Amino acid sequence: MSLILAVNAGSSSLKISLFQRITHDPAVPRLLLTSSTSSISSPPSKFTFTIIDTLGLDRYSAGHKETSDPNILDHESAFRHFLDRLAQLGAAQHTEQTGGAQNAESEVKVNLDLNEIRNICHRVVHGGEYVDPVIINEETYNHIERLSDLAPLHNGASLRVIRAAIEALPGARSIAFFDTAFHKHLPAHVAAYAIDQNVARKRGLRKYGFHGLSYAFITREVAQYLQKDPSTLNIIALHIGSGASACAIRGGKSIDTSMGLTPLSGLPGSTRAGDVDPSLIFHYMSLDAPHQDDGTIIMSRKEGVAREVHISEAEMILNTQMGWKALTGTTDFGEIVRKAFLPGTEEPQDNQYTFAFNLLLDRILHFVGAYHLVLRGDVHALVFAGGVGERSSVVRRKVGEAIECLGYVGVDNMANEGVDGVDGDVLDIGIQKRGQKILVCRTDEQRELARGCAVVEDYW
Ligand SMILES: Nc1ncnc2c1ncn2[C@@H]1O[C@H](COP(=O)(O)OP(=O)(O)O)[C@@H](O)[C@H]1O
Ligand SMILES: CC(=O)OP(=O)(O)O
Ligand SMILES: [Mg+2]
Repeated sequence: MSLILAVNAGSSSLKISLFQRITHDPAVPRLLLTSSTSSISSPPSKFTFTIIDTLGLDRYSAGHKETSDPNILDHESAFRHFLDRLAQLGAAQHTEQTGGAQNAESEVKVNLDLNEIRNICHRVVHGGEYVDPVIINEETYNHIERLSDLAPLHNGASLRVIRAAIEALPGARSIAFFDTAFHKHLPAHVAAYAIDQNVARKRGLRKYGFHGLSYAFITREVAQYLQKDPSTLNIIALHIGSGASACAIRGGKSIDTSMGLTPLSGLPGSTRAGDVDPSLIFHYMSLDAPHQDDGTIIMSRKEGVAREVHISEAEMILNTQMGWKALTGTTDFGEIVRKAFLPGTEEPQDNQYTFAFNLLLDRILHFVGAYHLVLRGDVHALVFAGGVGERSSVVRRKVGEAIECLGYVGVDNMANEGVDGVDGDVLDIGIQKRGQKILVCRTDEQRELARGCAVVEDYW
């Protein structure tokens, strides 16, 4: 059956997975291979290409993994690089099969021809008023483009990848799935800012929320893990990656989340400030007002503000020059954790890495605390996800220690340290296996896209 390409343009990465729909389980597409280009925004980027399922090839067994650093510069070049690798693999398969070398173990035949890709599903971060997936055409493309200013690190990059996909695979249908869709049930007073609501309505100025494909995946997987119907699941989910957010989920629906009109607010990210006093940016930028030789600012602060601040420049600075990068010089939170503590201990150092770590921890705890109240204490699990949430045992342990005052019994050190070595979509790292749980979910937005694609393919 047909192939589905699922494409996730994150702020620092491009993650792509290839799936096949199979006759006996069409609702759950089968993962064939996956690829990730990380650190796109802070080169050199790292490209990986991993074959998950047996593809009928002698030369490439399941699990075959490649890494290279081909000097990928942006999401579009990362996408083209992926397609080149896929085409090479298809060519190798063609040669081997015509040579009679087809792998007998392959239980479902896969024809890795790029022309077999019928649907290309793109994660698009900001959908505005769009809540259902849409096929890309001139109208929907323009709609997404108009929203680019509201997701400056994302929508533009997604559109460039979408264009490249249409060019390279003209026979495939491009479909956009929106991060914002999961938050469509936010109560009106939660989604509103305390501003004139006539202006708010006219200009669409409200909280939209993001990481929705991830939260949809987490909700389904955690519900299954806890043997609950998703419509009865109450969790607090933390998606902490280059962009970081928190979400209060009641009855399987988002009832509050930390990102807002844009993916800038809430938790700090690798290059994003997160919540700041909205006035801060004017004062931050007025430092750039002209100076005399002795350092005194020529203009008064007010004049400096009037002259210096442009929306696009302010947004660019808040989105690309703040966060961990501004605090430590690196966007790699793994490095921050390594340098924040004495090696092999939990002894904090007295440096900018410890400072950045403590700052993020503080902001996470603010949302975790608040969302317990939002859910009136009825929380089945606190769930860690995203690049940092899934990989940093120290972040999880520190949060785990802090929330003992809320009735959690803490993080099990063995389970927490052992996460990387254990398979599974959801892992329990709490000491107590009953009551409120502390979980890690290996979120997979591409799988969510593929699942969504199967649904719309049958519906449309
Ligand atoms: N071992 C680790 N410990 C802490 N953070 C990590 C580790 N490995 C990767 N990260 C962080 O995960 C982030 C990437 O997360 P991810 O969710 O993949 O990002 P994206 O927002 O691009 O989707 C990077 O900023 C990186 O610093
Ligand atoms: C919404 C968002 O910030 O996404 P990501 O973390 O993938 O950049
Ligand atoms: Mg991401």
